[in-house]
Amino acid sequence: MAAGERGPAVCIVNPASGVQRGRTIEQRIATELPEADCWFTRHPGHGIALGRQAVEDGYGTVVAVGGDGTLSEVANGVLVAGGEKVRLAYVPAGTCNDFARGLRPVADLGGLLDRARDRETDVGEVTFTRPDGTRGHRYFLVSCTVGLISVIGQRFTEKTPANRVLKRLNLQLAETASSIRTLARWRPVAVRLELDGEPSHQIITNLAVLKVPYFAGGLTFGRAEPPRAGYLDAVRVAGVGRAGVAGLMWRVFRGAAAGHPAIHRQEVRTVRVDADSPLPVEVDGEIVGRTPAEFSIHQSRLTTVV
Ligand SMILES: Nc1ncnc2c1ncn2[C@@H]1O[C@H](COP(=O)(O)OP(=O)(O)OP(=O)(O)O)[C@@H](O)[C@H]1O
Repeated sequence: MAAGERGPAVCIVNPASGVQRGRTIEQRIATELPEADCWFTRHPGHGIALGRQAVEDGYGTVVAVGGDGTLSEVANGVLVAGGEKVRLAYVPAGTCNDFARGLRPVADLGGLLDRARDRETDVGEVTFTRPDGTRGHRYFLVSCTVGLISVIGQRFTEKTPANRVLKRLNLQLAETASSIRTLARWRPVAVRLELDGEPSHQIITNLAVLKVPYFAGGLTFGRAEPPRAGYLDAVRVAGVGRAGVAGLMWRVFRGAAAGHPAIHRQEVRTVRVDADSPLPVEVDGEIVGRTPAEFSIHQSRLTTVV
């Protein structure tokens, strides 16, 4: 079936995204975008399968409804199915929604079908080692991290009894507990880093590879501009001990990280990182595997609308 033959759009809704979201978005879709079909994700990773299905079924516009993780999954499904010509729309309904930050989302969801709102968006690509030892590949639209932040993320996702109890009590409390426990034992790590093919040995606290300047719900490393088209922002945090990291985190939370001497930023086309003790790799909020990892920009851009 050719693109567009199945009606104008399909919404792929993650009912588990966001905090106590209720049914507001589903109701808005029904009233503001009644011509769209509506599919719901049933488990983590399902957004990838549904994104692929939407392309195969010939939808011209695929609307991801959820947080950055849902958008990322749907984008991966669309791209794996060769759907570069499909419009990828996004309704921010998650916790962080960093992809949409700084943009002005449509007031009425019907506006997502307005082609005047389309914009061309770079897509990041990352390869990494999966838990089973094979090499994995993902596209990303927001950011990736390797180091302190990805270790905190891994700890947060561990299915330990303590984590289960804390998450049931309060999600933010569970996140803070993971951060404190990780930071209490944290030592900077030795990595082999290649920026645009230039190799170096470095001791770092964290490496972030950014497509958008925001992470964790609007935090920045001191700069609110995205990298230029065709580039990624490689942001290293290095040269600080445990106390210094805690101080830097405080400044990041206050939005006052600009100019901090531990933050080193470079616009690059490729990044490669490897460590003697493999580090977790976080892609658009999900721990997908571990180092070695390579990051670059995908050859085709996506048409996105928010
Ligand atoms: N039906 C479901 N039940 C449980 N988890 C799901 C379901 N569908 C998708 N997921 C998973 O939910 C996770 C979180 O989704 P998402 O990232 O969109 O929301 P969020 O974390 O609230 O927002 P953000 O990423 O902006 O902080 C994703 O990793 C996704 O795989």
